[in-house]
Amino acid sequence: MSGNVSEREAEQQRVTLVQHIIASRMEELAGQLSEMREEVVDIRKHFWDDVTVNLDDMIETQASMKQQSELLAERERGHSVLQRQYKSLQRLQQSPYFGRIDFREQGDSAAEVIYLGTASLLGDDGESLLIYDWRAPISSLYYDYGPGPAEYDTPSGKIAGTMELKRQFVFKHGAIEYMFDTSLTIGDEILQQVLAHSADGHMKNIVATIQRDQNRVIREDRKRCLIVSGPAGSGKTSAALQRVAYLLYKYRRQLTADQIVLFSPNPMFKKYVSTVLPDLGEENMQQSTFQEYLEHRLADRFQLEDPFAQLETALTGARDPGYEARLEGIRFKSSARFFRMVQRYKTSLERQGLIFRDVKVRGHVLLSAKQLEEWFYPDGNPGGKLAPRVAALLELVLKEAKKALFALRDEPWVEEEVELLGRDDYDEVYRRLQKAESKGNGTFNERREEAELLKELVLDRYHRRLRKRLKRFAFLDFEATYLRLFEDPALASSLLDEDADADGLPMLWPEICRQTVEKLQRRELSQEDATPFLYLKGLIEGFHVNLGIRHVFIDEAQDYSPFQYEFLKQLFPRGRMTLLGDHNQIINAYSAVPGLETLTGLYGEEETEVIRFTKSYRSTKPITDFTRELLPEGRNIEPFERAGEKPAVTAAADEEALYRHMAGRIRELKQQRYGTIAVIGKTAQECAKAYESLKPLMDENELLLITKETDEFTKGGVVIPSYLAKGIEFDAVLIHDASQAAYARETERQLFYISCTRAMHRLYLYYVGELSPFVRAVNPELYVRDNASECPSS
Ligand SMILES: Nc1ncnc2c1ncn2[C@@H]1O[C@H](COP(=O)(O)OP(=O)(O)OP(=O)(O)O)[C@@H](O)[C@H]1O
Repeated sequence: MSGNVSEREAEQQRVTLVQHIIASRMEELAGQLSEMREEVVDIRKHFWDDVTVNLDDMIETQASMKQQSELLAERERGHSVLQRQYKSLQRLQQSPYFGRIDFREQGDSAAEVIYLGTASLLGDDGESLLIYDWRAPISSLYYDYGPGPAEYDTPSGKIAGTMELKRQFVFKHGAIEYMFDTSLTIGDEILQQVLAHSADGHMKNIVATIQRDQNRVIREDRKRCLIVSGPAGSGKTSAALQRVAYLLYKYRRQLTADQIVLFSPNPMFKKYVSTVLPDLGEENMQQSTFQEYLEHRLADRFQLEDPFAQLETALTGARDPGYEARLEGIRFKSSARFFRMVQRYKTSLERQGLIFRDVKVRGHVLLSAKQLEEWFYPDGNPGGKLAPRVAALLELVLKEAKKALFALRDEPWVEEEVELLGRDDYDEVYRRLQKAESKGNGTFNERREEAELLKELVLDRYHRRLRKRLKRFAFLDFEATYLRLFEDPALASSLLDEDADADGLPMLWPEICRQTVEKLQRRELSQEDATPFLYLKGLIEGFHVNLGIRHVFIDEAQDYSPFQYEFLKQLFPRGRMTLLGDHNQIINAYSAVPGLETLTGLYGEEETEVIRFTKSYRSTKPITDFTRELLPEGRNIEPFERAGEKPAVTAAADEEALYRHMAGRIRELKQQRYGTIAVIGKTAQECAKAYESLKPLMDENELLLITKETDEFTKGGVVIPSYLAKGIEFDAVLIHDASQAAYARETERQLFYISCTRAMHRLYLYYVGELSPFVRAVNPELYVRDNASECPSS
């Protein structure tokens, strides 16, 4: 801590002065805001008074209305800009800045003193900056260097010099609470304090303590694709969110929050991170889950399985018939091999094999599937890309189907439907007749014409509906075309690449095929089939594209399959990618997901930057020392030096003893003021059981069961499945079942690691029977053992 008392006084005087300036700006703004608000209300109230309504001149009326609307919109915009400025000052008032650097540029005789905060603040002279925004180019020095030689990038090149001082502040009620001068990159003292805080169900911004590697992630903007890998708790999500804020600041003239999308692992995570950007004075980016996108595209045709249901089946269905084949199917269909197979299938479809449907209306075949096939694959078919040919076929089909439909005008059902037409329809026909007559058709037979026009009206309606269906490619049978891969073993084998796929098809291929066909016929789509199906559909009909999105962030990137990546690449052709992941936290443990580094292939090495984090900040050192031993290469993970208790492993004689002990511990933790406490089970099934057993031992509403439908949690105790706990954190974690029966298979290791690494301050593991081999392999000095009959009890 900076020991110099007069220095501290000087800093306090400065901050008091800055706060005065902030307060007087806020007062000024409040006045402007209320004036502007009144003006807006007034314009709304008297909108029509000021519009010139001229019934004889609609153009004049419209112009006057437009002018009035524009005036209103302009004032509303002005109001929201002022409101933003006001909120930003409000934030600065609480904590005006968090850091100071004195930087002397090469060639200058004196250092410039720079204070960093969440927004910039101009002095009364309108030139000097009392506070620099943390995202300004010069602010980078604070995150990248300690005192000594330092440099930073500006749009016009590098600026080098010497950092003569680096200081950190923590304010409480406007007064300096702590003040540290650091020689390290960022002093650990403040970080220690920040990390010692209790969790409250929402993520916090980290701008005051961003670490050097994290700063690289935040500011990198040269490459098309940025891949960030790092262990649990290393700040990947945090860095990503500050990166969004940085991009919105740097490109504020070109980029808006709705041009950025973050793909999150589940709906609860969406809420968990939703406070960070508003906290930094920025609007939230769009958020979605991949499943939401799949549902948007497929839910009207299929009953779609979600990834958690798939995982639950994989984890709990070992005794179900067909289980092994299902697992092998999941693995294969998420693999790069299957991806290549589908790519080759597309090439073969250019020559033959696309399956068409008859174009029908009321049982009449307007165009037969055979006819469509002949058009698409004419004799001597030259091949060529599918999507443009399908688009050309669509045009032809639209034209020919219309002709064929209107040729049905004398069918009895057309007459019958004419009888059912209403008054408005007759009026419409009458208008058409008048029009025809006014054109002066000499041989006009009104009665006959009327009958014909009425039929046309009926057929018009059929045509409109038909056109809509055809434009959605209803003449193509995507399901049957996809299913051919599973119905024709010779085709599947022929699509394997002989070199790379020397292994051939999976061992249980016939059973995988049977399951796939059966499900699709029931109009159910498994999670592992959803993206390949949509991808094949995209290859055939052309991919849907979203040109508005400029940045795509994918958190938990290790859980996406090659199909999903290719898909996202196609969907966002103008989007830059930021992929954040940890290969040790794959929840889709049964899928063959390649390592994150292989994703460099997506845009090529030239266009990709890979940044690796190694330090883990979330947990205390004793917890990270323990959790990293759960992984074969965990030694590479660097714990952050923060003291705490060792994890405790509790053996219970039976379930009753276990739950009694657990309930007592939760109560004890609450008394110690730990705000968020999670009992983590491997599966939803296990959690439901834990919840039912613990509930009677707790006070009412003391415990909440989290399911995949839960989209928010606040403070308190929760029971949560491992895969939903992913990405979030709790003050204390109790592993519900750390026995060998629950966690022994390699595929369960990562779920176990994810569960344990959710703990910030305390970690407890419970078991009945035999302890998991993953824990048995940990150095016993890294945890304490106790017995459920000894410790907390109800
Ligand atoms: N530089 C930092 N300053 C303060 N807190 C930090 C910093 N970096 C990370 N943290 C804290 O560490 C915790 C973990 O961060 P975050 O969730 O971003 O990590 P992650 O790598 O995404 O973790 P996981 O892979 O487990 O989801 C959060 O509480 C975050 O606030």
